[in-house]
Amino acid sequence: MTPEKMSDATEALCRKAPVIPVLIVEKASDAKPLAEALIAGGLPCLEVTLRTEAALEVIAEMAQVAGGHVGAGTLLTPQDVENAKKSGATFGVSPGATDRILDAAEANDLPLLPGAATATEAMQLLEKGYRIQKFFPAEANGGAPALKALASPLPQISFCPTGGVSLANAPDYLGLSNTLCVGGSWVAPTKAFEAKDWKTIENLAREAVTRLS
Ligand SMILES: O=C(O)C(=O)C[C@H](O)[C@H](O)COP(=O)(O)O
Repeated sequence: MTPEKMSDATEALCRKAPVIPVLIVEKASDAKPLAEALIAGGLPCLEVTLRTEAALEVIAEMAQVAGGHVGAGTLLTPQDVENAKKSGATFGVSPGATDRILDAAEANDLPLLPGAATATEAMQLLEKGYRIQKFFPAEANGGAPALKALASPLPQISFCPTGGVSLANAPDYLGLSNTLCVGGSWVAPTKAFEAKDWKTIENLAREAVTRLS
């Protein structure tokens, strides 16, 4: 799949809801109820970070839940890309972008949302055909004012800012011309997981949709 086609796919995903939940899931048994809660709350695109042993199994479980689009986050190696695709991920997210990751995503037909933190990184990705990118780490990198500053010279790139984004600061990003949606972990807090409090997670998702749409 070409980077241009990937960008069409990632743009469509980013336009489905204002937030892509970033998920760190330790237990595969939590996968289905968690995905069901987030989807019921109105957030269908889910990013499962490959930061736990269970992550690939979690992706496989979540991929079976109706109405969702499950992606793999924290893609760091070509093997991660291959594993994500095999587990049923339909998109990938990476904190940055290396040639090896980009090549692997193209070879595996996995639409990739690659990370950029500077104008140069964003331009390098644009040269390759990636017009939809993740702005990471968003808050530490200057937040909404920094992203706004990129819109003027680079209006053809749209972003999903992620990293330090919350319900409180998400509107600052979502009001920018170059932001499609935001990524964030706040909709699935560890405490709620531990208590298997899926209702709270569904409510956090619904609150995000209501306040940010
Ligand atoms: O590893 C990746 O591919 C990621 O997507 C990293 C995430 O962007 C951050 O972990 C989001 O973290 P919060 O600041 O808790 O919302």
